Amino acid sequence: MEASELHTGFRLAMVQMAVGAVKKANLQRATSLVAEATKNGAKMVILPECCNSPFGNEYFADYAESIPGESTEAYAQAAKDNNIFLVAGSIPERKDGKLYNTTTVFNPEGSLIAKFSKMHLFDVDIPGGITFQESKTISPGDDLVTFDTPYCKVGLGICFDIRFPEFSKLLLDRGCELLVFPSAFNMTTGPAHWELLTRARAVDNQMYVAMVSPARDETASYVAWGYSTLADPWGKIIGKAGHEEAIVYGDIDLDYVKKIRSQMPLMKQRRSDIYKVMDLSNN
Ligand SMILES: O=C(O)CCC(=O)C(=O)O
Repeated sequence: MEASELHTGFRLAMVQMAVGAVKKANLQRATSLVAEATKNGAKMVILPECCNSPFGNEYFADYAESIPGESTEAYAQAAKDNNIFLVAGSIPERKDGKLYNTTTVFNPEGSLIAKFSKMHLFDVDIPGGITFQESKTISPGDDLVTFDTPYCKVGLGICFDIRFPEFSKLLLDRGCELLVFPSAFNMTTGPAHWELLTRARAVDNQMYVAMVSPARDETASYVAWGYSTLADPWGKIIGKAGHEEAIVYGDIDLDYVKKIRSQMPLMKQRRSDIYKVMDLSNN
């Protein structure tokens, strides 16, 4: 990228959309909220985890698609029509006889520029809280994925991936200044950890971190927490939704990332003679 093409900031929009049981209606809703976000100046728009389908093992196979497919074609068109980068939440992806929880990214021309499948699956058993075993139906992805924009390099994760500090650290080491997590925490782990994890990953990697949830639907079998949140490299929350459908905006300032990293040069102060986070992946 030429230096003249680089920008030092841009407006990001987190679309906390209400997701229902009708795929076509979900796609239409996503498309119209992306258009609204763009009208308000967003250059990058992020949708939540599993936004073409309800969240649950009982739904994934029925709503699954290959890529390209109905959902990703709608997302590509929305990116192109609005001339924005679109991080298109996630969909259950069918590939080689397996299902993956996959996010796709489209550039302003509508081309698919990145695809990431959730690497850490949400398998938990919290008595009196939540029991979920995503690995019953979904297979984990194995690839770390980043994408380039005229603003900065962006790293992708999905929901539970945020709980693994090494994962985000590897994305930092690949040059990211913003991490984006289409997500869907729940009524047990949301109040306990959602904001804490968003701020923690922002502070320990000195970067912007966006966690984007569906709106809460008390009638759903999986009740999402909501509260889509954007934290800055100092760990301050600069955008936050409630639990209803909303679009939250945040201004990303890449000079601020540089400032924080130079005032407190954590990357240089690591004791790599004592410990290391090693990237063993092949990409
Ligand atoms: O980490 C959590 O508490 C929730 C994770 C989750 O819901 C998911 O990965 O889909």
